[in-house]
Amino acid sequence: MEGVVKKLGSLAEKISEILGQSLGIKSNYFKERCEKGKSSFRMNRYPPCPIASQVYGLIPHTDTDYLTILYQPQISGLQLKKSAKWFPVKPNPRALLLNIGDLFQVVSNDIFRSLKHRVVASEGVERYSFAYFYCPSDDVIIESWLKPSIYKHFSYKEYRQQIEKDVEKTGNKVGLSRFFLHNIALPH
Ligand SMILES: O=C(O)CCC(=O)C(=O)O
Ligand SMILES: [Fe+2]
Repeated sequence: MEGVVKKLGSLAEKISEILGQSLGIKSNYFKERCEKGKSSFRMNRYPPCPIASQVYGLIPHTDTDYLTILYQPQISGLQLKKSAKWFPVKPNPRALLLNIGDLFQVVSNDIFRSLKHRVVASEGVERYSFAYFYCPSDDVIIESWLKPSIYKHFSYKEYRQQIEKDVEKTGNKVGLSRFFLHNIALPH
């Protein structure tokens, strides 16, 4: 397992570097920020649910990282939101899915977007998925590489603390719109 996690870390670093190159970001940008960072690997288990039509397996959210590598080999359930519609993402045992996270959205000044996604529950079958979240250290400043930036800068720790506060108060993550410089919320 340790080997797999290490490989996923290298893959996330490489992919970030390639995506970053397309924006003119220097090659070790992500490595410098994430090498001692808070990246994590999670196995998600969704047991069969008797009231599946009334609940989510996982509520709609964007990921709080640079990017996520997801493996969902067998059972459907994952959906992503595009132009206000939800689309199912077919499971595939031979594919890894790449999901842009909030932090990459800021670094790219919204060129790359963190899409909302969710998991619908199922009455009949158990579902597993595996996710690697590529994250910086707490004190890393998240800011746009491109200028003029549409976001204020903030540390990774600050961002997570704000999310925690918002979830506690409103039940909602709120997320990046908290950090818009001119309060212009772009459509997602
Ligand atoms: O189970 C899935 O397919 C998605 C999991 C996910 O979005 C997450 O863990 O953040
Ligand atoms: Fe997610």
